[in-house]
Amino acid sequence: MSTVAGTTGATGAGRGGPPEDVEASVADAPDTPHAPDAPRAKAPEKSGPTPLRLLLARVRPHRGVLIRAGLLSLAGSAAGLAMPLMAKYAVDAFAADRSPVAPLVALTALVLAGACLSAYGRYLMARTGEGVVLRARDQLVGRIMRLKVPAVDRLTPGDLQSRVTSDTTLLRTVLSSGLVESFNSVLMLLGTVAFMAYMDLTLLGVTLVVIVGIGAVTALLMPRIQRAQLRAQESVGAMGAALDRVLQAFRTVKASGAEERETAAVAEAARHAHDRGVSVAKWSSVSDVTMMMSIQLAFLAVLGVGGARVASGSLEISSLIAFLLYLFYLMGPIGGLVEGWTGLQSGLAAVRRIDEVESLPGEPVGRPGSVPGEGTPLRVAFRDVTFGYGDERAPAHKGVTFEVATGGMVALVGPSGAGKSTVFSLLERFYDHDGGTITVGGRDIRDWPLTELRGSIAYVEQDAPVLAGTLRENLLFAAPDAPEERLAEAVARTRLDTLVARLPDGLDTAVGHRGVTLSGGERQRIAIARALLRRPRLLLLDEVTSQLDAVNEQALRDVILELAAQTTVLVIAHRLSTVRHADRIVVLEEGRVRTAGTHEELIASDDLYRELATTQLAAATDQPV
Ligand SMILES: Nc1ncnc2c1ncn2[C@@H]1O[C@H](COP(=O)(O)OP(=O)(O)OP(=O)(O)O)[C@@H](O)[C@H]1O
Repeated sequence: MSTVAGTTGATGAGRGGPPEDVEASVADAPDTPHAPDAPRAKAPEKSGPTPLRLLLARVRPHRGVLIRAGLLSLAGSAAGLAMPLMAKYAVDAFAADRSPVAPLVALTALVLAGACLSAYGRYLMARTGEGVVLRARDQLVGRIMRLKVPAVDRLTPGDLQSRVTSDTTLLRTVLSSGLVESFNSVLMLLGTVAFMAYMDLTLLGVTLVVIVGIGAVTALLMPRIQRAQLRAQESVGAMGAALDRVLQAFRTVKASGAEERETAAVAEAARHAHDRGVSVAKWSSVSDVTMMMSIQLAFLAVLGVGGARVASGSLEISSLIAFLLYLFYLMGPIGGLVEGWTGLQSGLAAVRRIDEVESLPGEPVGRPGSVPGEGTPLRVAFRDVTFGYGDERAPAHKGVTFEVATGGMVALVGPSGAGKSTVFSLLERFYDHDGGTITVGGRDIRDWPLTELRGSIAYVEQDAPVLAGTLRENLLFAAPDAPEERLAEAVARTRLDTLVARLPDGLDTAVGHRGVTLSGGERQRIAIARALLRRPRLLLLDEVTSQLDAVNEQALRDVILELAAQTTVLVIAHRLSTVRHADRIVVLEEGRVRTAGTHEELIASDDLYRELATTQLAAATDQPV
């Protein structure tokens, strides 16, 4: 039987110290997938590695294949590098009345070989890029699943989605057009300059003066492009968040006639994304065109100086032609460098946004060790527990003390905002209490391995969500290995068999999003069946107020009473029938336990309880007190 000792803001041996168990974090290891329960170091304070180091850490595991891909496309480009030289030989052959066939055949062979090598190199690079994206997504999703609840409370789902989808895609761009392209471009640039030097040093000097001068101007634009890129990615995230807000409350938006306002809000976010995208385009176009212009100016300068040198006989015409061809060839590596640089900026912005999520605090994994009393019902004790969701002026728990012995049913009641649901959130360790002690099964909650703790508890939320999938998947969600007989038994006990019979594919019918829509009562019964299949040692039940009809309510009450004979049930009661059947009732008020006792005792002794019983609880069931 259950006993509850409630005191008003009681004292007790509190343990207000900081949590001592280990937290999961990946900020320090961007290329290491998370072992679900491996203890990890705390996330560093904000002086972590730079985005470039983070990016290189992601690329490092692929460096072998990237070097191969880079060398192949470099070989392809280098084949092209020999073409102006071949052209010179062809012109010389014409001038000397020799046959130009040999240089022309060599030229064609070079073009073909270069194209094949480049194509294979590009394919390798693109494939590696996809690998990096996949790895980043795996890590990020794994990380999100293990984030602390308060960290997720502060994030917007749409923005989070854009980090997983579009920001990770940008990593691929940075790999191919950023790192490899830049590296190849530098080598090609050096190669071209070497050939140009071989042709004529004076013309090379003229070319470099023009290009380096204009290049310096372009370099000044780079920080602007970097900032614009980051803002553009942030605004895409904000647009996702705005759209997500509508989709999360789609019916409410329609019922409130707020379609136009919400459309305008999403459109405003889209406009922002557009404006910032245009800003990136503006600065990128300026830098691209400036660099291209430098080639054209260099061409004119070389034509002028080179023409004069040909006229004076100090330069062969074929050398001038070859030099001009190299000059245009220079466009490739210079364009590659500019593109590589802008690609790198978007990649760095993406890495920064991905890292922001990865360095959020991970859930505590708890201490490894044995679990108290395998399989038996768990007792629970709160001693002087204090907890706030962040606002220090209004803590949700101001010193909550109560005990629940093993087995039986204990009801939590109290006015709205008294802190009832917070009791459940602390027991599930969605949040860590600030002070006092919570023990489950006689063991400090912080000393439980988190997986074992949650594995021992079943939590039925008041507005239990149905996940998109089949009814069977939903029922087996918390106990995927439960055998078919137990599934059938849980379905029958929660009176879901009539629903199953009605559905076109029975248990295998799709429910939730893009499937059959279920009523609130059906969702609640699915949640209870899910809890039954989990065979919990502690059942946390946030009772619904009006979702169940009288027949189902009676049936479910019987199921819960049967369960209470085998396990510990802690219920946030909204119905008079529930508190009547509870072994003890704990009355919470403004973050403290006001009193505790049986229904009859509390009716006789406590004004607040009497008022709750006659108003809130009776209203939910229409029962006389
Ligand atoms: N995730 C949260 N972030 C910030 N504050 C919260 C959060 N959840 C609850 N609170 C606040 O904590 C206090 C206690 O909330 P709690 O949900 O525990 O009350 P409750 O007794 O279950 O109320 P109700 O019966 O209305 O569900 C309230 O002031 C509430 O606004």
